[in-house]
Amino acid sequence: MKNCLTIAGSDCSGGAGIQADLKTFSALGTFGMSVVSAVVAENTSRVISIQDIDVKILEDQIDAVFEDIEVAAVKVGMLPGIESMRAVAAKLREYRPPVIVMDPVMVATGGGNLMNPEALGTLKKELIPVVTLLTPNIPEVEIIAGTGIRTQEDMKAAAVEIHRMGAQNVLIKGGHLEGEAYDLLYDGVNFYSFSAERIDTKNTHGTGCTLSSAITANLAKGMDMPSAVAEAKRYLTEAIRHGLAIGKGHGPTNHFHEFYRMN
Ligand SMILES: Nc1ncnc2c1ncn2[C@@H]1O[C@H](COP(=O)(O)OP(=O)(O)OP(=O)(O)O)[C@@H](O)[C@H]1O
Ligand SMILES: Cc1ncc(COP(=O)(O)O)c(N)n1
Repeated sequence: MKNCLTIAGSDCSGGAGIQADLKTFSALGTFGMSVVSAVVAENTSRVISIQDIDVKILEDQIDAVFEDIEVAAVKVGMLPGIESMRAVAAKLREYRPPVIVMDPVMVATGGGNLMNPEALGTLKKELIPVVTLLTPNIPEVEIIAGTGIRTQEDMKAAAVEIHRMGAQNVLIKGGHLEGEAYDLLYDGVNFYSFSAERIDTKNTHGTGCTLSSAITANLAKGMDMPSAVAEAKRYLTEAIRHGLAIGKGHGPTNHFHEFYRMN
């Protein structure tokens, strides 16, 4: 079995963050480990408060995993600010895991800032150059690339721009656009399109986390990038289709239903 590590925030309501990542890692047959970057008091409707994890224990958690266990792939999710970004970037440069997938989490589905906007420069300078794959949504692309995104052509131009910043691969998620759920992958040479039907639901809490951790697990298992993304999107679409109407706001994706037991 391959070992996957998530470095991300804790969502006590279980739909996003490390909780979504660990459920996805397990459902896809990998061994999941988690380094907590922040504790978020949140639910399907709102973010109440955030406590950043002290940098020393953030670094110690990463050391504890890497000094003992072989890590096939790392997923990086919420990093709340400059200090945590610098620490994680330095540890990733030190341990050089074979795969690093980063979801540059900025705002929760239910609203609420999860990243200090002042950390944008650090994200661009220290983290984007070390990642195997960056998976921004449309608002995140607009902030990182500094351009408005309305069309698939805009997505292409922004993907090229983010690749230039140092990400080996870029997957722009089109969930925030209208029409079918269209995502675009750029590997520096080719563009790959991934389309799925848009499911009419408000239960989309954790979709970005689920997709990026599914890609991480698939890469850990040895798939090439386009296959890892295609399979992860299949997984995610079913997890949204069977999403759980839990809570008063955006319910979570569902990792355990008949589809997975049969696949
Ligand atoms: N209603 C939907 N039906 C099917 N797929 C969807 C739907 N909404 C989003 N997706 C897909 O889910 C993935 C995440 O997309 P999105 O652009 O919403 O990212 P995100 O904003 O990071 O997610 P999150 O909702 O977790 O913040 C993409 O593959 C997107 O195409
Ligand atoms: C700890 C944590 N990490 C990430 C997200 C983003 O997920 P979503 O945008 O689906 O709410 C979240 N809400 N909480």
